[in-house]
Amino acid sequence: MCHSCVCKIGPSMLASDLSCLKDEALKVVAAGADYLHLDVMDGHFVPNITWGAPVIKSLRQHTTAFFDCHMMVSEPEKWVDDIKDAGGDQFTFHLESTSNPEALIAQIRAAGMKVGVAIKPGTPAESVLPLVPLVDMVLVMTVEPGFGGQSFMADMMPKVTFLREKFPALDIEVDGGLGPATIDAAAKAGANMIVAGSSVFRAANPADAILLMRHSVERLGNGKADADLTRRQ
Ligand SMILES: O=C(CO)[C@H](O)[C@H](O)COP(=O)(O)O
Repeated sequence: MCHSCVCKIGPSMLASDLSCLKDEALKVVAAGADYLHLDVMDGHFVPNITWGAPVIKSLRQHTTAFFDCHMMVSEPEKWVDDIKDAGGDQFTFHLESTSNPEALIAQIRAAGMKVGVAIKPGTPAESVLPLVPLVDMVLVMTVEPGFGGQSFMADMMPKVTFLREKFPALDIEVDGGLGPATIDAAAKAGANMIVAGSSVFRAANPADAILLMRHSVERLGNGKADADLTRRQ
């Protein structure tokens, strides 16, 4: 983890060898990851199923890394307490998954977690504007949520630029298809939290992959955001 870096890199555990999740997590933490991105999928909100609170709780026994829980689920309010109890640090829900985001944000805050709001590729950036003052982070998806290993959607970058221009200190995360070939576009647009799955776990040297992305954001980034990923529990 880099304490002096504005840019934060969060490997997506979805791309790891899930038969040894603990070892994979420890590997990327040792390689310089700032946090771990945990994709919770329910087979309903997205057409894939991964894991839920029990797996997160098991992983929590082995690391103090910040857990950024990306909740690709319908009815996210059902899982707030379980994710908190499992050791989640941030609960990122999809704007498309709830009719009452303000109530959900209050529930996540009451549970003691940081709050992220995610938008799918088809959702305009304008739709999160009323929520920005209430959340810690906006996640702009750069693939359709559901699967790792997809191609980066460069046409999502205007959303990041739009949010960065309006909110210089907002934590803006991008997720999907990020790696050496795409990081500069995300950095220039203003993303400061980078989720990277395949490009980290399939790299010959994960530490090099993380460093390359970090340098890109530090060099080209244009915001003042500096995500506080200190664990509060
Ligand atoms: O949320 C996700 C998919 O819904 C994943 O986090 C994302 O796809 C990262 O994987 P990769 O870097 O391999 O594209």
